[in-house]
Amino acid sequence: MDDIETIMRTAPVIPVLVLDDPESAVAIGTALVKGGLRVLEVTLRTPRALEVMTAMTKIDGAIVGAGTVLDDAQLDQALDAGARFIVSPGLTKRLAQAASSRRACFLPGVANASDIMRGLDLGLNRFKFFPAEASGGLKALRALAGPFGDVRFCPTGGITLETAPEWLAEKAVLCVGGSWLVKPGMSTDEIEAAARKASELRA
Ligand SMILES: O=C(O)C(=O)C[C@H](O)[C@H](O)COP(=O)(O)O
Repeated sequence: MDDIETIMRTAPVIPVLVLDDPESAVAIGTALVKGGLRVLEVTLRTPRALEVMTAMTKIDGAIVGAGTVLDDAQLDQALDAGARFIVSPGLTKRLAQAASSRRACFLPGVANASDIMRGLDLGLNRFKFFPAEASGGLKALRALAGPFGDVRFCPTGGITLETAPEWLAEKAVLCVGGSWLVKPGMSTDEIEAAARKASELRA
């Protein structure tokens, strides 16, 4: 069975994907995996996101999860569609308990000390730090890492290829998330090249 720590340590960057066409999604996912990024977060932000996810689970080497999971109905849909991990922009007790009862790998979003304490109460200590830049950036992350020394994060939101290295240099950071790897109009060659650069960010 997967665990969220292993998934977070698989690659330095988790591409956050907003895709609506299963066919092109497979080509995009294949390019990302070829470039070295195996962990793919498919956001449930588009009408066909679940179909996209199911199609992408068939890509050799890909570890496909669902992002933007807001409630337990979406959690079940994502797991049924083949998601190996579940990312949420925030943390509710209800969603955390549903994830735990389904034995899902769960990465909920936190933005402050109270969010983290709510997660710890629920037995969680691996979080998405979201929205990373808007919530105070590296300064905020370093401040939170003080009292919560055992907590580890995947900062996401406003991070770029240029800023990712300074986040990844933090002990509390296992990986970062970002949407910069796949933007409308990019070719699969460009996506693969962007993935390669991102995959080489941390030795
Ligand atoms: O959809 C979700 O559940 C989210 O949490 C939002 C995404 O993680 C960010 O939109 C990615 O941030 P950017 O790299 O700044 O585009």
